[in-house]
Amino acid sequence: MSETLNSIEKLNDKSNVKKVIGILSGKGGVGKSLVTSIIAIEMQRRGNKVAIMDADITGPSIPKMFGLTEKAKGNKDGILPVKTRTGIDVMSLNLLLENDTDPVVWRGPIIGGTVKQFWTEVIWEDEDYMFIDMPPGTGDIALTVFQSIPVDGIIVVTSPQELVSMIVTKAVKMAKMMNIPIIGLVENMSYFKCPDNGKEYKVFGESHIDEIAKEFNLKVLAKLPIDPEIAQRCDRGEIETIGLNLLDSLANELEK
Ligand SMILES: Nc1ncnc2c1ncn2[C@@H]1O[C@H](COP(=O)(O)OP(=O)(O)OP(=O)(O)O)[C@@H](O)[C@H]1O
Repeated sequence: MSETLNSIEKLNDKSNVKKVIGILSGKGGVGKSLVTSIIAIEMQRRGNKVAIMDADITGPSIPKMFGLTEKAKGNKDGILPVKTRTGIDVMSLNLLLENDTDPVVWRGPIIGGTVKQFWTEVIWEDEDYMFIDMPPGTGDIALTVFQSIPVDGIIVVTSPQELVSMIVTKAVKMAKMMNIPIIGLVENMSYFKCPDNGKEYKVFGESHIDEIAKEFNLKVLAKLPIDPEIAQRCDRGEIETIGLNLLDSLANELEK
């Protein structure tokens, strides 16, 4: 464990970040970036100064969801994050690449190094909360992030079609190894509410999230529906116009 603590990187001299929350998932495409964005928006609406670090280096989707087209600039002290329409500070590889459709064909250590640089070289000014959109999975790169950045808590995003039990077990083990608490679980794409009859359909089958949460003594902090409106807003870069209160209980938990 001492090795873990020793490798924590130093934040840029001009930065000040009060709380760092990592958003983790078992695999790609379950909505980790969506949950990162919604919780960041919610905390910003509650009057906090909020940052998002997009550590999903090979599949960065945060800039697109927020409709960010401007590239990040730097000054003598470091790299400046790009501000979203509502003032959330964002850093993502796509804000640095000349052409954001270029694939990132980097090996693990380089990716890990880039995430470290997002911590040490970006100027994160007076952030109450930083949300880190983690690389998918509980492998090498996620481990690097946890070893080099002082993460205060983890949110695990799952979807009903995953092997939730295995993913949560892995996340719990990783969190224990790193001595970081799991704040809770969020299940995305839990159900679809039919606009015609108001009925809820479990498109991906029955969820087991409640049993698993109980087994590990964790909280299920939200179950998000499949909502074409959400997908559209993500695609149009208008995530900040999303309806209120989707992740209210998670936001309450963070403010405790
Ligand atoms: N609840 C939902 N309803 C409708 N669309 C959704 C929902 N959750 C996610 N999506 C859509 O699915 C896509 C993938 O979501 P997202 O990028 O958040 O996943 P991810 O887990 O971060 O994936 P990756 O790890 O590949 O970046 C997005 O385009 C988003 O619009």
